[in-house]
Amino acid sequence: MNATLTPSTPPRVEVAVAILLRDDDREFLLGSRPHGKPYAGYWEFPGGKLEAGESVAQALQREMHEELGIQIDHQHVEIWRTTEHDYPHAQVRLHWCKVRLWQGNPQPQEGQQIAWQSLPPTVEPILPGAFPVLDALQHSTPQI
Ligand SMILES: Nc1nc2c([nH]c(=O)n2[C@H]2C[C@H](O)[C@@H](COP(=O)(O)OP(=O)(O)OP(=O)(O)O)O2)c(=O)[nH]1
Repeated sequence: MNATLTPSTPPRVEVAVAILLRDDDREFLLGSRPHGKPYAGYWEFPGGKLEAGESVAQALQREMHEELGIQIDHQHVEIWRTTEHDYPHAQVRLHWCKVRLWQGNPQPQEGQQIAWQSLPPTVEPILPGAFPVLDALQHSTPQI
């Protein structure tokens, strides 16, 4: 078979994503995607791909330490919902986790920008895979 004529299916990836909440859930943290990644410069919730053998909570704890330098206790990871989004580079399944308590002050560890946001977010552009959860947050937090 000629590989150049065969449409390739993008890989499916599992992603752990953190909705870090403060100020009675009125604010959440977004970060910009570092250079060199697909959609570099787009804003997203912090997180990343699960590594082999990792649970969602374990991946989240590792990513938060790598990206933001914070520590999260397992018991403070609230697995909230799962969404899917198909990009040209990957079919992603996003495992969204709410986190309200952590140790340390989030600081960019990978040259990214970070911003505490409320609804509607003012940073742009935002990664399309995050839109459904921004909508859901809008509807689940009447105080905003
Ligand atoms: N972190 C995060 N990823 C998101 C969001 N929305 C969304 O569609 N994604 C997608 C983009 C990517 O395809 C995937 C995350 O993978 P990634 O490449 O950023 O993960 P990673 O940090 O483990 O990257 P690497 O090890 O390959 O450098 O999930 C979001 O709000 N936050």
